[in-house]
Amino acid sequence: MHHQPHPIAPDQVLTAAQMRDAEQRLMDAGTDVHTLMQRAGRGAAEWVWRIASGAPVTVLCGPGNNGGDGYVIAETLRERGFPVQLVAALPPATDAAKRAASLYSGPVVDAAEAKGTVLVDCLFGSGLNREVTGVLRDMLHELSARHHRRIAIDLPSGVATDSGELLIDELPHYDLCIALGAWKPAHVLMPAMAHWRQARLVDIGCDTEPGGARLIGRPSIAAPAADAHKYRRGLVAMVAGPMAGAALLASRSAALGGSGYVKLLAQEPLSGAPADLVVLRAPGAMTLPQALSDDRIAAVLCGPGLGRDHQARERMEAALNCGHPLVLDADALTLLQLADRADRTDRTGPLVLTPHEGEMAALEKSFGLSGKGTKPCRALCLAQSAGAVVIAKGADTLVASPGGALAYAPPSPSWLSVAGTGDVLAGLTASRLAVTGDPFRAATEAVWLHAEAARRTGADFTAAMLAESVRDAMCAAL
Ligand SMILES: NC(=O)C1=CN([C@@H]2O[C@H](COP(=O)(O)OP(=O)(O)OC[C@H]3O[C@@H](n4cnc5c(N)ncnc54)[C@H](O)[C@@H]3O)[C@@H](O)[C@H]2O)[C@@H](O)CC1
Ligand SMILES: [K+]
Repeated sequence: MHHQPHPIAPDQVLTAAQMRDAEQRLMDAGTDVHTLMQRAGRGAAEWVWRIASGAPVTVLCGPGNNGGDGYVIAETLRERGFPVQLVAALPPATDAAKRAASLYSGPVVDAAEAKGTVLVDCLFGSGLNREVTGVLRDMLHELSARHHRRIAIDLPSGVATDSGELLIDELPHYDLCIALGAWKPAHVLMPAMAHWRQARLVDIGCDTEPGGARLIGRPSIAAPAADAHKYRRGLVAMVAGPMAGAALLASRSAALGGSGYVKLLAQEPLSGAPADLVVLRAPGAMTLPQALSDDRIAAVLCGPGLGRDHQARERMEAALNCGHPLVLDADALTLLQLADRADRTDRTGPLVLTPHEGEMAALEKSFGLSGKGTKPCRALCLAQSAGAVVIAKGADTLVASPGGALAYAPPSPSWLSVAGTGDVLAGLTASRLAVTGDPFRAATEAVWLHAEAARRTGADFTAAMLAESVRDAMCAAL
C-alpha cells in the first residue's frame, strides 16, 4: 500500500473532542488504538528515561487510556533495565489499557509501598470529566510528596483539558508535562500551565485537524521592499489623550515594529517627545476627523492614555468613524462598551481589540454575551459579535478572529506583568496592521514580538525598556 507522507503539525492545539477526531482519523486510516498507545507511551518513555537517568521510577496508572500509556512507559523502562514499579490506582478498564497492562511484566505495588525518585502521573488524561477526590486525590498527593521529581503524561491528573481549570484541590507541581499527539488548550491556559516547569510534545502521527487552533510561532518578517518609502511601509496614526506617557510608549513600539511613519495626534501640547516622532496637535490647525481623513494612514491606534471623559469619547468616535484599519486598546475598550451599538458594528474595516480579563468582561456585557465558558470560547464569541480580532491578554494570551481562527501564545516571561507593557503591545499591533493589512496576522505577530522583546530585555524591566527591545525582537524574526 502506498502511504502519503503525513503533514505533522507540531504547533496545533486540539480540544479533547478534536483530539478524539484526530485519533479516529488515524484509526480510519488503518492504525489501531494499540499502536497509537505504543507510539505515545514509547515516545513519552524517552523523556522519562532522560529525566530519571537511572533513578527509580514509579508509574501511577488510572483506569483509562492515560493509564494504558503508563503501562507502556513502565514496560519500556523495564525492558531497558531501569528500576521501575507501578501503582494501579484502579484496574484498567478500556481494551487498549487492558492489553497494555497484560504486556507489562514488572512489579505492581501498593501506593503505600511505592518508593522512587521520579513519579510518572498517568492517573487521568484528557478523559478527566469530574473532580478528583477522596482516595485517588490523596494517593496523588502522597505519591507526589514522596517523589523528588514528577512528570505528567498528557496532562497532570486534575486539569480540565479544554479550559485549563483545576479539578482537584492542590494540584502538585511537575518538572515536565508530556503532551501526547497534540497540544491541548490546558497546556497554554491558566491556571493549569503554571503547574509545570517544562512541556514537551510526543508525535503520534496526527495530521492537521480541521478547525484546530495553533500555537503562535516566530513570524517571518520581510525587510522593506527595494522601492519602499515611509508611506508605503505603513503610516500609523496614534490618537493620544491627556496621558502622554502611554501614547509615547505605544508610538515608540509602533515605530520599531516595522511601520515607516508614526504620527502622534496629540490632544494637548506634548513635552518629551523624541526627535524622530512626528507630533501633530489635533484639534489644532486641523480637527481630529480631518487629521484622520489622510488616506495615506494605514492603521489607527486609539486607547493608550486616552482617558475616559467626553473628549476621550469624541476622539474614540473619530477613530471609529475614520474607516482606517483600527486597534482599540485600554480606555477605548471601556468607552466602547458605553458607545452606541451602531458605533461598534457598522464598521467594515479591520478592527483589533486588546482586552485584558476585566476589559473582556465589560465588553461581553456590552455585547450581551454571557461571559461563560472557556477563555478561548469567550474570545471567539466576542470576536464574532464585535466583528473584530480579539487579543485576549493575560499570562495566557490568545488571539481569536471573527471567522473562528484561534492562536495561543506560547508561555511568555512573567516579567511582562508591569505597567505599560499593554501600551507596547498595542503599538506593535498597530504597526504590524499598518504593514500587513491583515488583523489576525498582525495580532499574532505582535504577540510573538512582544514576548520575544521581553525575553531579550531580561529581568525586571520597565515598559520603556521593553519598547526599545522591540527592535531586537524584529531582528530575531527577519
Ligand atoms: N485514544 C487514543 O487513541 C489514545 C489516547 N491516549 C491517551 O488516552 C488518554 C485519554 O484516555 P481516556 O479517554 O480513556 O481517559 P482517561 O485515561 O483520562 O480517563 C478516563 C477514565 O477515568 C474516569 N474518570 C474521569 N474522571 C474521573 C475522576 N475525577 N475520578 C474518577 N474517575 C474518573 C472515566 O470515567 C474513565 O473511565 C489521553 O490523555 C492519552 O493519555 C494515548 O494513548 C494515545 C492514543
Ligand atoms: K496524567
